[in-house]
Amino acid sequence: MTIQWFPGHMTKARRQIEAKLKLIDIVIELLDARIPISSRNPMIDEILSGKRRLVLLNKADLADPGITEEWVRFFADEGLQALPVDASSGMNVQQIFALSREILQDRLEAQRRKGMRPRAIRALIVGIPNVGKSTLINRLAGRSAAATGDRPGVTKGQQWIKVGHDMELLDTPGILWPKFEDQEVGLRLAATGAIKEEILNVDDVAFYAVKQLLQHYPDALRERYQVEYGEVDLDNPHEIVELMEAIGRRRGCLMSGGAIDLEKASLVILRDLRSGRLGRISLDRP
Ligand SMILES: Nc1nc2c(ncn2[C@@H]2O[C@H](COP(=O)(O)OP(=O)(O)OP(=O)(O)O)[C@@H](O)[C@H]2O)c(=O)[nH]1
Repeated sequence: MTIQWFPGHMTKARRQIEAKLKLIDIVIELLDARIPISSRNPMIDEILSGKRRLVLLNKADLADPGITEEWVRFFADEGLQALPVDASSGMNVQQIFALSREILQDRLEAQRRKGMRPRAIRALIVGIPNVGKSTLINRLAGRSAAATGDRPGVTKGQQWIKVGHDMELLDTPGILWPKFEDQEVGLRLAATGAIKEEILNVDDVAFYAVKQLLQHYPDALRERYQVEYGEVDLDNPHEIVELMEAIGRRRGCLMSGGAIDLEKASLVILRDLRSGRLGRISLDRP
C-alpha cells in the first residue's frame, strides 16, 4: 500500500472498513499527535457512520505537550474522547481499556441489566499509513502480532487478537487515506514521515519544516546545529535557504567541488525532525 491513492483505491479502502465496522463495537481512530488534523481522513465521520469512537493521539512523545493538551480539549468540544499515547514505549496505552469501557458504558450496562455477562469489547484500529497501527496492536497484544516498519505501507494480510481481559482487536487495521487537496497538509504529512520520501521534493519539505520551526520553535535549529542566525524574515525564501545552507555546511553536506548539497542538508533536517532530535514539535495547531 502506498500513499498514492486513486479514487478506486479510496472506494476499496472505504468498503473494507465498512465491512469491518459491522463486526465491531468501537473504532480506535489513530492520529498523529503532531498533526491530528492533517493525519485525519477528511471523510472519517461519514465512513464511521456513528460508530462509537476513541481518538488516540499517537507519537505524543514527539509532539509539543502543550499543543497536545489543546488538541485533547479540541476533540472534547467535538464530543470525542482523545488520549495522547506513545505506542512505541507504551505510554498511556493501558488507559485504552478503561476509556473504551467508558465510551460503551450504556451498552455494557444494558447487557448486564438483561442478565448477560458483557462479552469482550470488539475494536478496530484505523488510521493513515505509518501512524503506528501495527506498533499499537503489538503493544496492546504484548507480543509481535503485526508487522511493523519505519516506512509507510507495511501492514498486510483477519483474525481477532485478545488484548487485555475484556477486549478483542481485529488484527488487520483499517487503512485510511489522508487529505490531498491542501498543499500545506501534504507538506505536514511529508515532514512527519507519513508520505514516502521518493514521491516528494525533499528540499521543499525541509524548507517548509525550517520555516515552521523558525516561527514556532525559534531556538530548535540553533540548539541542534549550533548555527547563528538573528531575525530571519520568514517571507524571504532566500534567508531560509541561507539558513539551510548554513546547516548543511555545519553537517558537512557538500558536493564535489565544495558547494553545499541542499538535498543532503534537507534530509538531515527531516531525519532530525522526525526522530525528535529537534525537540517535541507539533505542526498542526487547534
Ligand atoms: N516515536 C514514536 N514512534 C512511533 C510510535 N508509534 C509508532 N512509531 C513508529 O512509527 C513507524 C510506523 O509504525 P507502524 O506501526 O508500522 O505504522 P502503521 O500505521 O502500522 O503503518 P502501515 O503499515 O504503513 O499502515 C515505526 O517506525 C514505529 O516504530 C510512537 O508512539 N512514538
